[in-house]
Amino acid sequence: MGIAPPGIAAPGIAATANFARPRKRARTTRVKSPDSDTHDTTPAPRPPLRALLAYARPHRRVLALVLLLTLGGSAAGLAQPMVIESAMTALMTGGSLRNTLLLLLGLLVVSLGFTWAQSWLSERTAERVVLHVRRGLITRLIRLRTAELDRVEPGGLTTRVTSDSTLVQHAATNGVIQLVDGGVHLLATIVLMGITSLPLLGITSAVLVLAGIAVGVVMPRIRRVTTRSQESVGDIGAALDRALGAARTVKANGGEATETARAVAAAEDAYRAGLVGARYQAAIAVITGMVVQASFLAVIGFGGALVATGTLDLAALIAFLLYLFNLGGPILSLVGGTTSLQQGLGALARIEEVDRMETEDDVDTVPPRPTGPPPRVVLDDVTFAYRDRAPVLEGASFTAPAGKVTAVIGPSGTGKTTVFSLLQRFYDVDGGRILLGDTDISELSRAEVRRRIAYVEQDSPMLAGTIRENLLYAAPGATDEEIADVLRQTLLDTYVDGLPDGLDTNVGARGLALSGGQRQRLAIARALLRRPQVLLLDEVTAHLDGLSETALRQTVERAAEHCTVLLIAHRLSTVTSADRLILLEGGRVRDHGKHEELLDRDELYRDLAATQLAVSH
Ligand SMILES: Nc1ncnc2c1ncn2[C@@H]1O[C@H](COP(=O)(O)OP(=O)(O)OP(=O)(O)O)[C@@H](O)[C@H]1O
Repeated sequence: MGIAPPGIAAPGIAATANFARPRKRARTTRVKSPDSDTHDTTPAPRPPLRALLAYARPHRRVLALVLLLTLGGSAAGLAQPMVIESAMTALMTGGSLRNTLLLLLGLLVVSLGFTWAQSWLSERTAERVVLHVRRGLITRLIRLRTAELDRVEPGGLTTRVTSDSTLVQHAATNGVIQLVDGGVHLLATIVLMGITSLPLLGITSAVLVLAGIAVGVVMPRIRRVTTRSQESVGDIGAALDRALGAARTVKANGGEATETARAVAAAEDAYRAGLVGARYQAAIAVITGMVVQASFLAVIGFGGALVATGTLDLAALIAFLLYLFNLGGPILSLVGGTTSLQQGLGALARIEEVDRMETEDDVDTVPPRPTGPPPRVVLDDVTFAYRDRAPVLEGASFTAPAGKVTAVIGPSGTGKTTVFSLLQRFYDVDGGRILLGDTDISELSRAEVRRRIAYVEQDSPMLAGTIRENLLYAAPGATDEEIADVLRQTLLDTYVDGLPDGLDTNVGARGLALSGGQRQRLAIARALLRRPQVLLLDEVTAHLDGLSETALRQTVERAAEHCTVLLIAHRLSTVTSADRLILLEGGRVRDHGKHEELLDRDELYRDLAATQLAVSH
């Protein structure tokens, strides 16, 4: 989907985002999905200028009006030397100046009125364009596939929404208008100069052509520098995101200097790119200034000689000089427009990168609450590798029986969390299949899969808002009784009742800080409130004390009456009571059975039980 331009909407996103309703079919290309064996439809890269103009296209009527107003303002400005020429002639021949002065005043008022209207309209359109771009980017970024998120820094993505979109905004509106206005104004001025005196125009044109060549050489460099600068700004964001996100670890490890150096290095890179850009801008300013000055001197010298020989009258020379001074405006417009266009194209290339990233386009439906008995979960000969990595799973097969508790265990790094990620369809399997009951989950939309299978990750972050909002996040229709029930199940009821604001206590960024165990239990309560058919618990007992763990085990056992539970645990106490243990090793299922059976027959399990699993036994 194109972020802003119409017609490039990915299915599923445009429907919810309420923007970029496709008018035309986008050019698309079939791209191999990096994390699946399916194919996705993503937009083919477009020529940059066309892509940029696509952002302006929905506003073409207003932009056309802005252009007319700009040209009107320019025409009023252009008429002034002519009026002054006739005033000079009138003065020299003893005529009245009254009408001429009134005309000049009228032209001034018209020109100011046009300037106001075009400025307001173009700024308003620019704001609309940037909102459009940002809305599209946000919609897309939040739906990026996990595999895409794995390979990019979040900071680099956010600058696309913040600063890159602003550059595109300027380029697509003001930049385009400045260019057209500058071009037309320049042409009109040249024509009028030609009418006033062809020989003087000849001299001026030579200087103009030289300046044009110089500017043409500098412009593409500005674009490259802008791209580099924006990338560095993205790196600053990424470095800060990482440092602030792991602030405690940074502080505890005395990492302030390292993190500062990293972010400052990116800031310095942006500075260096900015300096190069400033040098180019200064060069352009000098070239522009030189054009006017050099032409002025040439015209004064040559024009003076023509007046002296009587070939040109003085009023025409003065009018020509006024045109010459007027030339600065359109040249600056052209230069400003081109600079803005080059910067916009640089930023656009970064925005379009997001366009080419794959999104999950099947998450915007709200599937009904699953009904029926809990299903079994089957991994059938599953193979999976992360992008550019060796396979993590190679022919893994197991069955988690319906309505039972199954623990997935194995040495660190064997792919336990990966199995859960595949069950959530964060990634799709490369080979084999995963069944929910008898249904292959690749046949279900991701929304449906995630509706049926709830997932509590290792370190569940609290989302912004109150305890109630956190609980209702995925089950907005749940009743107060249902909330009270899940709080009881997760042993949070007494704690929440004891808070002055109870369920309405803020636990977001500036709210009450919950302990790791409380966060974990709240996350489980949130998952249970959805009444899922399958519950995935990844190391949820890691933060719990013995007492809470025992109670949570009961919670899990009770949950298993309504759903199939799969858990990853490093504590023996958590896994011994599981109905089935799946022992992963080397990308395959090495063994499965009950705790006693595995203890009896499997050496690796005995080792694990004696070392890793026994830690808290
Ligand atoms: N997003 C990712 N991109 C690339 N490689 C990954 C990614 N996530 C995990 N891996 C790699 O896949 C392998 C399995 O990781 P996984 O987290 O599934 O193991 P695990 O058994 O859950 O480990 P642990 O018990 O330590 O939590 C590891 O080698 C890990 O480095």
